[in-house]
Amino acid sequence: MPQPHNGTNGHAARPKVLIPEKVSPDGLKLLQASLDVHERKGLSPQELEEVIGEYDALIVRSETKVTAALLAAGKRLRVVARAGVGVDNVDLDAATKLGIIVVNSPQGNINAAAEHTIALLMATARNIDIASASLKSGKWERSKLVGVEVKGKTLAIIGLGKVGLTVARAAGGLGMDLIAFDPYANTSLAASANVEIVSTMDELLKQADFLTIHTPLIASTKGMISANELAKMKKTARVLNVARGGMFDEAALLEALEAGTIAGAGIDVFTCEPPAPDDSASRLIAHPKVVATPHLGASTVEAQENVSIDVCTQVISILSGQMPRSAVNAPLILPEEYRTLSPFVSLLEKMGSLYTQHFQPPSASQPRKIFHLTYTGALASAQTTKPLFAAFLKGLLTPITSSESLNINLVNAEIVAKERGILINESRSREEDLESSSGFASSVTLTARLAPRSPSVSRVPDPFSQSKKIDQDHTITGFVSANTPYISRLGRFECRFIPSGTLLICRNFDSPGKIGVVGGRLGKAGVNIRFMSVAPIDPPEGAEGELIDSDGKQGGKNEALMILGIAGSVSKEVKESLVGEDGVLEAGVVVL
Ligand SMILES: NC(=O)c1ccc[n+]([C@@H]2O[C@H](COP(=O)([O-])OP(=O)(O)OC[C@H]3O[C@@H](n4cnc5c(N)ncnc54)[C@H](O)[C@@H]3O)[C@@H](O)[C@H]2O)c1
Ligand SMILES: O=C(O)[C@H](O)COP(=O)(O)O
Repeated sequence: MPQPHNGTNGHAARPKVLIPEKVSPDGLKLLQASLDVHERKGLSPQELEEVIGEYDALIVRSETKVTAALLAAGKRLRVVARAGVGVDNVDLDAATKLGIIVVNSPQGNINAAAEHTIALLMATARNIDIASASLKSGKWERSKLVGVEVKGKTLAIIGLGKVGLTVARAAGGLGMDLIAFDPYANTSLAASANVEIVSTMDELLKQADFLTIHTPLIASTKGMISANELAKMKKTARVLNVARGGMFDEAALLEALEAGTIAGAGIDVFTCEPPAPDDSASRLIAHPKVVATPHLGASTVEAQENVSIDVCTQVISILSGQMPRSAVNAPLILPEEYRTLSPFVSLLEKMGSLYTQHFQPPSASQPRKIFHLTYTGALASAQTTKPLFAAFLKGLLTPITSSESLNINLVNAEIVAKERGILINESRSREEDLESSSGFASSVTLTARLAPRSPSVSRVPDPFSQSKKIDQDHTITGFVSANTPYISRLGRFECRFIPSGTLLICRNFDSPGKIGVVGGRLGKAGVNIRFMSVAPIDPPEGAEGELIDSDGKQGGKNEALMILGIAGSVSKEVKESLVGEDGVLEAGVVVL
């Protein structure tokens, strides 16, 4: 169930979804159970930018241009769903940077697009379009409208992916010979569909009686068929485009049709949709050798039902904090894997936040920016640890960043870490019986290292740094038991507490009476204690004299950590009053 958030009147508001295009109601019904669904067709780009700030999710087809500016205006946006395959109308880089998940429906309309290609193939072969128009205008023109058969002809396919292969199988059924150019094609699937893969585009162009293109619109495919390529084809060849406008040079195709060097074209998609009245696309559409449709490849009842249900289900998953099935800009994580990882996601976020709040940087100019996460036990076999990486980074930055500017998730975690100069190394250890895991099947250990000083800051090695232990690593270990996260090591101290709520963490000499001192002062200040956990430490073997901890603070020979769960807050004065002659060396509050 999608998580409600607080509305302006303090009541929990249902997440809102904006749908500015026609999307089949089958999926929208699913949304309505838990979300506020707003279908608002006909908004101009500017109007869209004005309203997008209210929405948590946006569902589009190919008409809406999801630009960087629109995404930036969508302050609450968590997901953009494309009810179809092509995401060339979505600025994926901008969405990724902003941590907005983009999903699509990679399978839902494949058959529809392939059938439409076959429809245009037959229409161009048999002059269906012009014959129908002629007949409707009262004429009976038989000899002028003689077509060609497709049986025994060569269908040349550029892009043998999902649509390309489906077209190939159908065209094979019509008795066509099949060749394809696709450097990344699955050769065994091609062979099973009787498609011969040719190694150069030239070879393909020369042999084609019909040419059909089924690649995505990307830099390498834009303008891929221009005057040069058309000139290499047979005069009798016909070309088809049910993929994306912009892959054919429309002006060059128009010229070739007019010159009679290409016999016909079936076109469903255009560089600019709808085409401007006087551009090459409009003149192509008007040309008698062209059969054209207004981007109808996916427009079947069945395909629209499929894509709508597919993306709406994914929107619900994302707004409920789960993984989508087909994220375009996020790593694929199987639902069962995500379920296994999810208690650790919470643990890692708490560990990151605890780290930032509990450990002070040794100096403002040298914050710790190198972190090592070691996953042990069953967690070491996880397919992916990306959600853990993202959760840790989020926890690390949340206490020091305003909540509006912090949107870290699976999608943008690596980019954000890089932008902030934070290095998070991950490693896996399959040792089941680590002391720190407290006997639990999986644990995570965080070690924070100082970033190496730049040579310009200090070229002379500090002879005392080792003995003072100032550069000592900071360590936190956590584990999960019965879906609850626990911390089992904090710095030098073995402990066990649930990282949740407001915690007062005191470091003190391990001698009688300290609990009474702290409890008494909190009681006097009216602060309620919910729970308490004490973590003693023995001095490390061979240690002599006093210990100086990783923050450079002096301690006794035997110290302990006292962790108190607090109801409410602890004022600065109360906190300061705890530290002093009674053996409490340090007191800090963390909110987790
Ligand atoms: N008209 C419509 O309504 C409609 C409907 C569905 C899909 N589409 C479009 O159809 C196209 C194909 O969709 P799909 O789902 O089959 O995609 P896909 O990713 O499954 O397949 C694309 C294929 O193109 C190949 N390819 C990439 N670059 C290439 C290059 N430079 N040269 C040759 N091959 C190259 C890839 O290797 C891949 O096999 C997309 O552009 C999609 O947007 C249009
Ligand atoms: O990429 C796609 O899925 C098709 O081009 C369909 O686009 P449409 O949803 O706008 O019909």
